[in-house]
Amino acid sequence: MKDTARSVAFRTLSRVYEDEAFTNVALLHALSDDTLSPRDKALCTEIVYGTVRHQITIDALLQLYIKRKLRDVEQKVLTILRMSVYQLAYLARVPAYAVIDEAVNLAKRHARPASGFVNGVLRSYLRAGGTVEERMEDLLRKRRANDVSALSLRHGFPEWMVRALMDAYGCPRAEAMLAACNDAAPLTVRVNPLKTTRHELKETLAEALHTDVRDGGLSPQALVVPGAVNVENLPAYQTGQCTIQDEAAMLIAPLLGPEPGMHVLDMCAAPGGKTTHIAELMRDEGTIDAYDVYLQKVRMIKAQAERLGLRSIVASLGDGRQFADKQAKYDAVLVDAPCSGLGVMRRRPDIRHRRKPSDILQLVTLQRELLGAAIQATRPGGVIVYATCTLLPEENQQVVDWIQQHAGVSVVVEDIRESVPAMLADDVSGGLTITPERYGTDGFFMARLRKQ
Ligand SMILES: C[S@@+](CC[C@H](N)C(=O)[O-])C[C@H]1O[C@@H](n2cnc3c(N)ncnc32)[C@H](O)[C@@H]1O
Repeated sequence: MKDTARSVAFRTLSRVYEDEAFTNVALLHALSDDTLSPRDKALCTEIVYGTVRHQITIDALLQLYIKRKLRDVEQKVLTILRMSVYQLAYLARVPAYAVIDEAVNLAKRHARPASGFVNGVLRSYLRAGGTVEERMEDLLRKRRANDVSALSLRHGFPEWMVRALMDAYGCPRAEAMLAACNDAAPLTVRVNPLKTTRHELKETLAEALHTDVRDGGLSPQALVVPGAVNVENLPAYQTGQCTIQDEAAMLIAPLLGPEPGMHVLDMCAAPGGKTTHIAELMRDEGTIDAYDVYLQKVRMIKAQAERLGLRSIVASLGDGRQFADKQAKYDAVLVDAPCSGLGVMRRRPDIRHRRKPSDILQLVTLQRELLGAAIQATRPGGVIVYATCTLLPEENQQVVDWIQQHAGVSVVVEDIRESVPAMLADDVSGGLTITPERYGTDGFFMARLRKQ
C-alpha cells in the first residue's frame, strides 16, 4: 500500500513509543527516502512532533472517552488515537473526516479488531465539540487543578518538570519557557571561517535553497535558515563550509579564549559541534584532545573533523573522569556535560517523557566528577568552561558553586559579561543561563572558571 503522511507518521511514532527511538532521529530516518511529497513530509513532521509535544494533554482528553486506563490500551491503538486527536485538536486546516478515515484504515492494517473502537472514540471526541483550550479549561475546573497541574496540562509537560522550572524561575517565566519549548526550532548553521565567510555562505545557501537566509543575532558565525530544509545534502555542507549548531551553543567555545597553538581538552566531545568550533577559532593550529565514552560517538567527532578539514583534533575513546589523576597540562578544558537536556526540548520533544526526577541526582554526581577532573587537568592559570543544555539550576550554577568548595584547589568563577553579546549581560549571574523564551534559541548554561 502507498505511503501517506499519516502512515509514515504512525510508523515513526511507533518507533518512538515502542522502540524508544528519539523523535528527531526516527523522523529523519523515515523521511530520508523520497516517497512523500514535500507537502506530505511537512504534514508528517507536524503530526509526529505535535503528538509527542502534546501527548500529556491529548491523553487527558482521550481518557474522557475511554473507560479503561490508557496504559491498558494496546500501544498501536493508542498511537493511532494520539496522533488523530492531535490533528483534530491542533490542526484546524485538516478535515476531520480525513483524520478519522485514515485512523480507521491504520487500525484495520495494524490492529484490526480495534478499528471499531478507534472509530467510536474519535467520533465521541468530535461530538463533544469545543476547542482544545475550552476542553482543557473545563477539565482543569473539574479537577480543581493547582498551578502546577494546570501548566502541565496546558503545555504538555510532566508535573515534576513544571514544578522544578517554577521553583527556579517563578510561574510566569516558567510558563513562557514551557510554551517556547513547544515551538519549532529554526535551523542554524555556523560558518567555518577557515573555508568561507558568513556573507559568502549566506549567498550560497540562499541560492541553493531558494530562500532568505539571515544573520544570527547572537553569534558572528551564525546564519539562520528558515523552514524545514536538509542542509546536509548541500555541497556547501559536504565541503565543510558550515556546521549545524544552535546559535546559543555557538557562544560556548569562544569562552575558552581559543588561540592558535593552545593545548585544549574537550572532555565530553561527541558529536564534535564544539570541538570543531574550538579548532576553527584556533585556526586549526595547536591540539584539541577530544574524548567521549562511546566509540560510535568518537567516530562522529572524527567524521566532522574530516568533513571540515580540521587536523588539530585528536579524537579518542575515554571517560572524562580519568583526568582526575593525570598531569595538569591543558591551557583550557571544556566540560560540555551530559545533562537532562531540558533546554533542547524544541528539537527533542520526547525528553519530557523520558526523563525522571531520579535522573537529575545521578547526573549531578557525574557532572561534579567531570568538572572536578577538568580542574585537575588544567594548568595553573588555565581556564575551564562548564556547559550544559539544561535549564535546571541543580545541574548548572549549583554544580559550579559546589566545585568551588570541593575542588581542593583554588578556582574562581570569572565574570563573563564582557565575553558574551551585550544583550545577554543581564542573564549572567555567576554563569550565563540562556532560556528558550528569550532569544528563540535552545536553552544553555555556561560558566568560566580560572585555576589559580
Ligand atoms: C552534551 S553532549 C556533548 C556535545 C558536544 N560537546 C557537542 O557540542 O557536539 C555530552 C557527551 O558526553 C558524553 N559522555 C557521557 N559521559 C561521559 C564521560 N564520563 N566521559 C566523557 N564523555 C561522556 C556523551 O556520550 C555525550 O556525547
